[in-house]
Amino acid sequence: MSWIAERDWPSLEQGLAGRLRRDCGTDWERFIHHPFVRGMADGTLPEADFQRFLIQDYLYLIQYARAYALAIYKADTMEDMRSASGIVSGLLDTELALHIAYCAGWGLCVDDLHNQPESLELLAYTRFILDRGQTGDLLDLIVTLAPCLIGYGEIGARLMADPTTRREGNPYWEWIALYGGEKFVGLVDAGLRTLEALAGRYGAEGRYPALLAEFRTAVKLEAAFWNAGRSGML
Ligand SMILES: Cc1ncc(CN)c(N)n1
Repeated sequence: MSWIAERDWPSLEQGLAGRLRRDCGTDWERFIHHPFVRGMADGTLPEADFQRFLIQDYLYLIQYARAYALAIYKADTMEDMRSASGIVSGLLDTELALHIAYCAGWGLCVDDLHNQPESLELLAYTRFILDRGQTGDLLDLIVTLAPCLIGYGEIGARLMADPTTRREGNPYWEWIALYGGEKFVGLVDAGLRTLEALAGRYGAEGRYPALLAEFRTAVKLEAAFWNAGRSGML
């Protein structure tokens, strides 16, 4: 039986997040079911592609953490501050630890990672998020940050549930286990609750087209980020 959000993770389908995800249609599908993801699931992704992706992703997450820190600054309730702060901690202590561990296996230390040039895809994506965060309000920022959080949560959940995902001897299993694991699912659920609360307080209904445009741009930039990791073999 294939994974469906409605049954397997209903909160992904509900509220503002569910509406944005649905309205993105094929853009969302292209992000979630990208060939890069399939290559990790069956372990056939060339290691050089994964390495290229993961180094850029380390640098991406540093900028992403800065953007979530901006959400703490912009928040007007303690609850919203705590929610954003929980995600910043998850990024710094859990997600980036995975990147550091993989890179250590390739003989790269943290300083080596910081000395890598940022790809154009990384620059476009992170500076877009930071721009929306600086020029928009908290809801604009959280909506623009959402595809990253929700999308990888959905990818992880799908891969964990898929019987064709290779577990034994798959070099990408640690990556899959992190994004499909309880801790990350908890972060996504917390992010969804915050998004829903902000949607009410910041009047999402009356400004939905602009929010969808922000969300869709971030979703397209996610797919571009996968593309940048590929060597053309997939
Ligand atoms: C590009 C990207 N998007 C999302 C995630 C999941 N935080 C990530 N690590 N990298």
